Amino acid sequence: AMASGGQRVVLITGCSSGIGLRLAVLLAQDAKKRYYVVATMRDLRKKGRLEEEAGDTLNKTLTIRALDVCSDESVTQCLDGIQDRRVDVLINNAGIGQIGPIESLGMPEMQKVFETNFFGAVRMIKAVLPDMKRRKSGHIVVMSSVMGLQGIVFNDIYSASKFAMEGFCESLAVQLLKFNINVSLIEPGPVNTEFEMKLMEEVGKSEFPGADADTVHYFKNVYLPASHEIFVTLGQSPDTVAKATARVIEMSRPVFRCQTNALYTPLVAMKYADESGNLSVRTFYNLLFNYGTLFHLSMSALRCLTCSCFRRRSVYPS
Ligand SMILES: NC(=O)C1=CN([C@@H]2O[C@H](COP(=O)(O)OP(=O)(O)OC[C@H]3O[C@@H](n4cnc5c(N)ncnc54)[C@H](OP(=O)(O)O)[C@@H]3O)[C@@H](O)[C@H]2O)C=CC1
Ligand SMILES: CC1=C(/C=C/C(C)=C/C=C/C(C)=C/C=O)C(C)(C)CCC1
Repeated sequence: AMASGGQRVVLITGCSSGIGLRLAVLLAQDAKKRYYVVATMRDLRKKGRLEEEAGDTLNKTLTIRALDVCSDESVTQCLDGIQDRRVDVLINNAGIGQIGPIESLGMPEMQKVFETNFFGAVRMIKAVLPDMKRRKSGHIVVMSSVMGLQGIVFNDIYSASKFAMEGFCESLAVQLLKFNINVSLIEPGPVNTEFEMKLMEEVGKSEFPGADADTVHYFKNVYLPASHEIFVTLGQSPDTVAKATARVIEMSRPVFRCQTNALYTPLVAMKYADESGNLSVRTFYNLLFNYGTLFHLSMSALRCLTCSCFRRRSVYPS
């Protein structure tokens, strides 16, 4: 199978589960067959779920290939296997999370987060750029996060890796516009994928060496329950994020940024509302440490501020 005339070749990283898998299937099932999806994953032994969900699009509008974003050889091999090495839309989705007190995290584990989330995407972009520039067309999409705009407690390294991606893309987007290449950052809040489970598995294994008892207490008994509640109450489905991403790919003039969860917009906006930064730091402090009544009240106030009925009323008065 290969792309037919007029089809856009979309390469997605990290398609073994979660957002990448949903997006690959969604684009492959496009009613107008506008996309030829190269759905990649680092370990092909995990391709079963994607094959199943792809159904009859498999080997028609979707092909599964091996790609580890941390390996030069793997990236080269994958691109060499694509007709004319042509990628019209690159979706950098592969990523890993990391939570916990930094005192108990090793430097190699922290570097692994940057190697995957930041340098992995940089490696991919470097690899497709010469061809996109020659053809004067292309779209580079990055699965960032609201944590690329606003740090969240105990997510220090993960958040930094997404901030790094945001800074990188802001810089690159200006140059690339000269070549008619668009860059877009997708910024979801929590999404119900394997992501949270993988984090909890890591946390379960750790004895938090090097971290003091108070910090471990705040992490385990304050942060973890609050974070879990946020995933349960405000978490989006990978399908919602996939659909938002598909809309961005379809745009004739793609947006540079797309927050998928309106509930986070006011949280992120705080830093621009008070340039001293104290509003952000103190609000997050109160939300976390006055968890309980205040936490629940604040979260429902936020929900009320941003819920769609309110916006419908204010934007389209009846
Ligand atoms: N879930 C969430 O709450 C949010 C997630 N995001 C971002 O969305 C993206 C997708 O995450 P999500 O779907 O939620 O999580 P999942 O854990 O379900 O999926 C992550 C995918 O990335 C892959 N991956 C990890 N390392 C590599 C690598 N070196 N090379 C290739 N693939 C790799 C995983 O493959 P494998 O199975 O082999 O490990 C898996 O396919 C990430 O960038 C994440 O940071 C953003 C906001 C919120
Ligand atoms: C909003 C908020 C919290 C947690 C937010 C979380 C857990 C967000 C997760 C986002 C993810 C997983 C993004 C992935 O890229 C706290 C600190 C519990 C309390 C204060 C308010």
